[in-house]
Amino acid sequence: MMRVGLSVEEAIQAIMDYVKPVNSIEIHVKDAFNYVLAEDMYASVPVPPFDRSMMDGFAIRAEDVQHATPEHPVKLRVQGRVGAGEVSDHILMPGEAIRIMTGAPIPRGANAVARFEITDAQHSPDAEHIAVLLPVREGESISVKGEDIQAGAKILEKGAVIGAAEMALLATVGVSKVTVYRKPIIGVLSSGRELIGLEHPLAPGKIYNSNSYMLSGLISAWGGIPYLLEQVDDEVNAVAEAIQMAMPVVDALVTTGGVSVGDYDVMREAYQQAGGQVEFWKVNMRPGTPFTFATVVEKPVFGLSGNPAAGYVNAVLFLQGAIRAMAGYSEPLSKPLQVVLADVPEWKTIGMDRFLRARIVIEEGRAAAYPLAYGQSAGIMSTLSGIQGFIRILARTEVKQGDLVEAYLLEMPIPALNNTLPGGEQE
Ligand SMILES: Nc1nc2c(c(=O)[nH]1)N[C@H]1C(S)=C(S)[C@@H](COP(=O)(O)OP(=O)(O)OC[C@H]3O[C@@H](n4cnc5c(N)ncnc54)[C@H](O)[C@@H]3O)O[C@H]1N2
Ligand code: MOO
Repeated sequence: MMRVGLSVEEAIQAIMDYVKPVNSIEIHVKDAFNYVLAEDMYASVPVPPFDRSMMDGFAIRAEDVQHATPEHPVKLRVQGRVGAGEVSDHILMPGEAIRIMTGAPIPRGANAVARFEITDAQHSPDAEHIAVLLPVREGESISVKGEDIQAGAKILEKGAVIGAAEMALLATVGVSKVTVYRKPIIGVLSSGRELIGLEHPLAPGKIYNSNSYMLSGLISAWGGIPYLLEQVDDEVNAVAEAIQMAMPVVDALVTTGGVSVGDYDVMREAYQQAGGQVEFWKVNMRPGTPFTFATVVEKPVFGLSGNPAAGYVNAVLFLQGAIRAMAGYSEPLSKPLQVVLADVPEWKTIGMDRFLRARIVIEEGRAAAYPLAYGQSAGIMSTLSGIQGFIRILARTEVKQGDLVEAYLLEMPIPALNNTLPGGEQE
């Protein structure tokens, strides 16, 4: 049974209840950026794998130099040299030192490193004797085996997103192949007989299809692989056929347009004709009211408003979390940020939650939102560029300057420059 008129939260819940992670694959760490781990990862080796020097200097016995002073330095006999990647086979005896470089294993018998600066030998690499001018404590300038990561320790959890630090972490314990979730393939189908492709000149009554490209970017940003389908006329059979063709190769489908109440708003019927069912229609939000969620061959189908800005807000609220859940994120939903309303928007309160495009800046140590004073209409797309997110004004709620509101971020708030406060320029 199709539900009609959900709250934003109910809609998110219904979608998140439905979506599941896709299957996993094994890939090389070098290709793993932005993938999500499908298993917990453990260290099979300690890091560092041996006690090593953190300084260039001399491996010594701390007890030998405990009374060293610049006036009464302690003289030690140099027994060779060890660089990073080498191993000294000399066992250090009292009164001895081994020249050692950063990263080299500590020779047996040594328990500290005296860096060159506290010796007289920095510039005499072949000196047979050196003088140590200051005492060192036991363990000084030594990084001990397993100090960073112990063998057997869990280094990353299933559901973790692999970024640069995680790639390094996997590599440092010698992992070359990781099991990650495949990136979900998200089909994009724009509908409407007014749409023309970018390779054609404009014709009367026609517009360029921009939604497909907007979604291509959003899907990539959220960890999916966009699969752009040929746009279709808003005619039930044509749309249903396109959906049936697409479903076997995608993990989910996003359509745009055709979800309102016009004569050509055929999406709901087309989903059903393609063998699917509509789970819900209409969300208590503007823009993007006619958002529709359906399932076809047990895969999620997101019916976004055709109006570019309405579709964008629909995607941020409903598609983002779903793609992340399919991509295996352990926390797919990003919580909205509480921001201070720095400028009161001139909008009548309505019976729906309103999502307004806003510049969001850091000023006086807090995130402040400046809703755009122009270009908030659902059909205006140019103002989607350059904003940091959408703020939410709840239904039937008056807001005033200084109130806290929710912000759905597209990018990090920008630091405000005193002389170029956003929101100042208006049309
Ligand atoms: N009588 C009513 N009419 C409308 C209502 C309503 O409640 N009663 N709701 C309005 C609202 S709100 C919205 S939002 C739109 C949603 O309509 P659809 O989602 O069915 O979208 P379309 O009608 O197909 O297109 C709307 C608009 O967007 C343009 N469009 C569509 N696809 C693309 C694309 N791929 N790239 C760029 N632009 C696109 C399309 O040409 C239209 O101008 O319905 C209102 N009507
Ligand atoms: O709900 Mo329509 O969402 O854009 O104006």
